[in-house]
Parts: sequence; structure tokens; C-alpha cells
Amino acid sequence: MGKTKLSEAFAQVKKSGDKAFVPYIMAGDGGLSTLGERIKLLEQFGATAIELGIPFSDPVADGPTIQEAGIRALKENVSLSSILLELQKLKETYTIPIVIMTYLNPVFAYGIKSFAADCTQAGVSGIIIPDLPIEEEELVSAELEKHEIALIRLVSITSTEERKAKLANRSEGFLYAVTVAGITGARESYQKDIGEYLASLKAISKVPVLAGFGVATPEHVHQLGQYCDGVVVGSRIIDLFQEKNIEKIQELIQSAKSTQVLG
Ligand SMILES: O=P(O)(O)OC[C@@H](O)[C@@H](O)c1c[nH]c2ccccc12
Repeated sequence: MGKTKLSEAFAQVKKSGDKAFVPYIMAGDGGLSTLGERIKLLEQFGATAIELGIPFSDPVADGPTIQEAGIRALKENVSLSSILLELQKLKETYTIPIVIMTYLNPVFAYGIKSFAADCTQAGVSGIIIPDLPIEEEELVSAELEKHEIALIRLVSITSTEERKAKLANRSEGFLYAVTVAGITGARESYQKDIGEYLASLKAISKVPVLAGFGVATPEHVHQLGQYCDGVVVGSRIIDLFQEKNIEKIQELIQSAKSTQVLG
């Protein structure tokens, strides 16, 4: 079910001639009670899917903005189980696919079987586990497979060709192309050969290729969108929610549409 929901969302984007836009938000940032509102707002603004972060005490790839959002969320005392319960309560109120981004540790603490089952109950379509290396995927893949939850793989600019090919071949839902060698966070510009990198992934990937890390402006969305199927935007979306600059969130999401409305 989950996997199909994601692929249908991407097929719809392609049909419209748009680029996919996947905003990242941290569950529990602003309190768990704001989660439903935020999901519905992002859906209404035209996001393709939502990447929902689970706050974790020892994040690896998170830059300062995401880390601070995680600290705020942990102060609200949210946990993987309270987040999944909240999603389960909310799931009839939106149709946009939800992708959970969590480190491996909380999944293990939860138990992979219950995790996959509860994700299904919560209507979750896909999972991103950035600290799960391809060699260790068997730890979770069978359970996710059973529940038809997409395991989205991350490929990095420093991955070897062989690894890129493996990841592109295995990824489900979409392939997350990390565009920088470093941590998350809004950036001014990209390295020169970013287009080649994305195009080479697109040439070998069975699923849509989305560029993420540092995407912060409509110009970035256009620049990267030339070479791949869309973008993931985290830090900038979190900053804009903090500033209550809802209009700018809409403008950024709309910049991925072929009929863009730039403010
Ligand atoms: O914040 P940025 O630079 O826009 O990048 C997206 C990123 O935050 C989000 O996808 C994410 C948050 N934490 C992660 C950890 C690993 C990989 C990806 C992520």
C-alpha cells in the first residue's frame, strides 16, 4: 500500500510536468499537536510527500538547524511511539504520503517487527534510515517488504560508482541524492559538477531521483530540477516555520511546479 502511494504521487508530478518537492519537518517541533496542521498545510501548498524526522539524541548527518529542531522536539517529550500514534489518529485527515526519517537506534529499541506493523497502522509509506549501510539492510528489509513500506536509499556524492549502481538499483519510492559531502543545512551554492552527478544517477535509477541537502531557494529548485526529478528541503522549511513565514513556504513549494507562482 505505502509503496504504491509514493509511486502514484511521483507519477502524478511527472504527468503534470512538475518537479517533486518533499519538505522535511521534525515531528514534535512546535509540539505534537502542530503535526497535523503542518502536514495539511504542506499538502495544501502542493508538496509531493513529506519527510518526517524522528527526534534523536545522537544524530549523525544533521546540521545545526535540524539538530536544534530535534532538541526542541525532544523537550516536548515526543518519542517514536507517540509520533506513530499521532499519525494513526491523523491519517484520515490527509492523503499526502509520509516518509519517516529515523536513525537505526530508535527502530531497534522499538523492535523492527512492531515498527513495521505500527508504521502500517499509521499510514506511513516509506522509511529513510541514514545510518543503515547497504551491507546491513537485511536487518530491516524483510519486515518493511512484508508491509510494503518503501526503503529509500541515500546515495552520496562520494559514493563509488559501484555503490551508486547498487543503491540506484535497490532504492524504493525514490533515490535520495545527497548533493554535498557534509551535513544538512541551507547553502549558497553547489559544486560545479552537481548536474553531472545527478544526471548520472538519473540514468541508472529505476525510481525518481531527488536531490537534497542545502536546497533553500526557488533558484536551487530550478537549478537542480534540470537534472533530476525533484528536491528534498529540510533546514529552510524548518527555519520558515520558526519564523512563521508561511507565505515563503508556499512560494518555495510552488517553485517546483511548471506553472510556478513566484512571489
Ligand atoms: O536540511 P537540508 O539541507 O535541506 O537537507 C534535508 C535534510 O535535512 C533531511 O532530508 C534530513 C534531515 N536529517 C537527515 C539525516 C540524513 C539524511 C537526510 C536528513
